[in-house]
Amino acid sequence: MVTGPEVAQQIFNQVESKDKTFVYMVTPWLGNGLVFSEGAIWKRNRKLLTPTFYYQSLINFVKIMNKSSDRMIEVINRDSNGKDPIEFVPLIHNMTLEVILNCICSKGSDLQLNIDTNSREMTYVEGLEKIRQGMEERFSSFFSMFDIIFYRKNVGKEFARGAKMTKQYIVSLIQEREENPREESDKSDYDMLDLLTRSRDEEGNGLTQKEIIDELNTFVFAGHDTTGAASSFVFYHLAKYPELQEKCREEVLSVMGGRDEIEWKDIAKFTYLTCFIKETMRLYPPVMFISKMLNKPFTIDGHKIPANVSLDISPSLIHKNAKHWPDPDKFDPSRFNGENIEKHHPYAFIPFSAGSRNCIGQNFAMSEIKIITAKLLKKFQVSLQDGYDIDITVKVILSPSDNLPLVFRPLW
Ligand code: HEM
Repeated sequence: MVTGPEVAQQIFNQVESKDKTFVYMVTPWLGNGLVFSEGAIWKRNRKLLTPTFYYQSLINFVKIMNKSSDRMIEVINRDSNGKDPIEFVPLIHNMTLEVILNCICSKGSDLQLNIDTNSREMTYVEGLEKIRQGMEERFSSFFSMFDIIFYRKNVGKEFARGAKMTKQYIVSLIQEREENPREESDKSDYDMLDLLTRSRDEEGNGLTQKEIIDELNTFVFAGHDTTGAASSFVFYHLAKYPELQEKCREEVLSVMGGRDEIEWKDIAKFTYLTCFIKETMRLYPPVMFISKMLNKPFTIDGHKIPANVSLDISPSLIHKNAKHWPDPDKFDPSRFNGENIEKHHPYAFIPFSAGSRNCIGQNFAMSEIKIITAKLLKKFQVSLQDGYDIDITVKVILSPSDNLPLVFRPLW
């Protein structure tokens, strides 16, 4: 287990391969998508997918994030009486899933307010739920780790059905787009499907249909629970520290004035909010371990480690390493302000990993967390129930285990 940024830096800079011991479990769903692919395929596809997260694309995604945040506000207004707590985790989970599905294919799907249970999107959501249950089973029962046992169980059969359902949904989107292609003039509104179907490598070759399916499913896998978990911990801290919540709100009001819509140019101006989110991710990084596989012998501090050994880099232990983070349990957003940020070791804060295999969606995720936080802070005072203390669980990612009950009191 790697707990120091100095060693993590050496590994990130020299080891590209991942530990693929458990990858067979997700292959029926994610195939050879970016998170698990290796070598030349990974290199080519990473290059082809990178423009999906350039700011020109994010400008369009920011509009989608605004709309989904508005819908979440409506849900809170509908379901909360302003005094009793409501569970935050299911709300943010639906919101982040809605965002990523609408970024994949901008159809304006509504998974929060007026849910159309017969829509194709709901089939995708149903498939995703089967996959989630299957994965939970595999990580909680030793025998279910073996394919031969897992796929005989009902939960295993449903997992396979879920993987098929998510694929069919994306195939139907691709076919629909082929029949009704978008004009070049619509470029500013391109969604992920447009960007992936149009991307070309140096030889002029694009992604195959299977690659597009795997990559879009990978974006859903990597992009919504992680962002939902990070946002949940942000709201927990806002509720726990009312004075800091007020400081965030003041900044939001001064950046946005009377406007409700957050624009791309606003996002960089939320400087205190950014420090607040980063400090939250220091204490609660959604991804607990980053596993690397040594494909050749490696020397760390004079110690030789043979090839084919798996090394786990732990963001949560690095983030609490007292040598780099004095008083590490204290919540203090000023650690990330302009003058302090320079003092940190560059690998002491790694919620999005680091090196060539860092998170391709980190700007997307940070924009989404800032938008939902800023929009909710404009509308509500957030607080905890008396005596509440957070309880956390680690499944695939770190998240609050009790659905995080929060009180949302309307401000105006
Ligand atoms: C707060 C939210 C997020 C966190 C904490 C996070 C964290 C991470 C981490 C730690 C890795 C490295 C994993 C490993 O090496 O095993 C990673 C990779 C990745 N993430 Fe994220 N992520 C977030 C949001 C997103 C979003 C929104 C997307 C896409 C829409 C995304 C797509 C990916 C992809 C495709 C990779 C694989 C990159 C590669 O190997 O080239 N992530 N993420």
